[in-house]
Amino acid sequence: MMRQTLRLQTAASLKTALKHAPTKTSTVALAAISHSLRLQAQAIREYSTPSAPSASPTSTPTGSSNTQPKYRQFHTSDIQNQAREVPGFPILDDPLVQNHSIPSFMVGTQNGFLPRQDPLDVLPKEYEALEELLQKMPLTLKDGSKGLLALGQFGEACKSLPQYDLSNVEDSELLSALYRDYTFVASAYLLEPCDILYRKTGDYGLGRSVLPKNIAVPLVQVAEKIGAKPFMEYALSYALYNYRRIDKSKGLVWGNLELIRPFSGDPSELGFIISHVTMVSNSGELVKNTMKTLDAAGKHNREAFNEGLAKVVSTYEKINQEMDTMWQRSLPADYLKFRTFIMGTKNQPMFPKGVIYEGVSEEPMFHRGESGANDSMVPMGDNLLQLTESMPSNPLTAVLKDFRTYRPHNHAEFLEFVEEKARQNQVRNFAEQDPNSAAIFLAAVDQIRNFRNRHWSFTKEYIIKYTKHPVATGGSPIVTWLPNQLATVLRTMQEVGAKIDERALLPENKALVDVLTKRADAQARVLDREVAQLRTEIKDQDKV
Ligand code: HEM
Repeated sequence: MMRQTLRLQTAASLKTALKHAPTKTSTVALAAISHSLRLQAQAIREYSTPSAPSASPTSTPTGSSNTQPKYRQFHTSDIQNQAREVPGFPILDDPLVQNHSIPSFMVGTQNGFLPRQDPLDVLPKEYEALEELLQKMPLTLKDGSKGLLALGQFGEACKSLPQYDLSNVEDSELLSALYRDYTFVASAYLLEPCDILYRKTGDYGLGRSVLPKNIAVPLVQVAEKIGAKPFMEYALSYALYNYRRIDKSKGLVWGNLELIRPFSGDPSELGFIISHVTMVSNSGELVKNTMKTLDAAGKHNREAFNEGLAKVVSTYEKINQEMDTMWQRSLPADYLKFRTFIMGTKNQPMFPKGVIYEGVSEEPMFHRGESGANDSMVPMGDNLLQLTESMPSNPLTAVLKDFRTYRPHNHAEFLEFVEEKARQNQVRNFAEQDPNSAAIFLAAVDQIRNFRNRHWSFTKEYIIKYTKHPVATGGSPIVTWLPNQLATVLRTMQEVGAKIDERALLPENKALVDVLTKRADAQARVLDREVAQLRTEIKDQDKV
């Protein structure tokens, strides 16, 4: 047997470490019916059913968005022809950039969780009034002058926006751009008074509680067409559909990307959003290796499993390194200057009665705000490593599950697929049957820890240091929610580490396991203390 070596946090050594581990017969019983095949069939059915006629903005009200609107039925045979049989879920190897009939967001091995095409950055002439309003909207405009939000004139300016009828728009790229743009207008409109008050007093006060029909009706129309909630989302609007390449021939890298729609125009807002994009630009690799790992676990192929999982580790390592650049690209002291506009209307004191969408429904709507919690990279890791099912059964975990409904339809389906497949193929159990696989599994969970731990630091340094506001933009309690997940990750590391038979590990691997489990122990203790202290300083932390 070849020697196996695992070095702490070193992708290259992880890669070499995985070769030729002895294959053990797994006790895993494969489920007779493949849920994944059912999912695939369902996905293909959905994408190929002819579309239902959409409501005209002036006709019947669309109803409360508390029920997820029906996904727009795209006509396509492309999915069947071009998606790779993984097997189980149609994943695009080719992002099909010329295709304007399938959704902009489809999981792919190249584009990962980013849109298939770069976002449409300027609206067609037909929507000139909307484009102009958005150009004039930010606090600081490109030329340095004050925009409508800084002057407190945005709400008034919205009155002259015509009520566009979007019922005939079918092009998926245009629909995505219109959705992004209407969600920007809606959030700026609803939160403008909060921003004005916050800049004066440090309090948010109340937001506007009625969204006028010239914004509400087209927003709901476009949201229904793309299967989203009629409110600003992370992937579909603020973060992943909001970048423009400066040099089209160059990559999705820092320095080559600018924003399409800022709220503040502050360089730190650019840094905040673009850091998400550059991280997610690695997600195609993550998808590919997640699928390999799942497949290998199903086939009890130890070598392929170790290889796939090691690549998952090295890809998360890259993503985490990219995340670390946030400290320089977006300054902690600037975050609250643009954060107001990405707040939600659910579980937010500024919207105690939600928001009425005029011309749509008499019932108020409540939506979580934009949040990285709606990114799919960490949920994919949670599902692959079966961390989701280890989360405690409590209201905080219910929030985590609710967040998973705030994302492109195809991402949500994919996450569900990964969760189910990992359970079926018993990924954790398969890893734990071999000490060296278990060490790689531990390293993978450690990457999720690395992400969540840095993220907890961001939250303390960018938010809690500057405000006692009890809830985050997504409506989760600021002190208790993130630690709910981080603590689960730390506990899992302690459990996995404790089960590893160290005698079967090479000295280097033993050192790795020792370091990772000891660090998890120490961090768990520190986290408990921090949360206990912060709960005394910030109110309402049990309210979800
Ligand atoms: C200055 C930087 C950041 C701050 C202050 C911050 C803040 C937060 C907060 C407060 C939450 C709680 C959920 C809520 O909004 O209600 C959250 C969740 C989350 N954010 Fe961020 N975030 C930052 C950057 C990022 C980046 C770059 C990513 C990368 C994709 C990201 C991904 C996530 C994820 C995955 C969650 C859910 C965490 C979990 O499942 O435990 N965040 N963020």
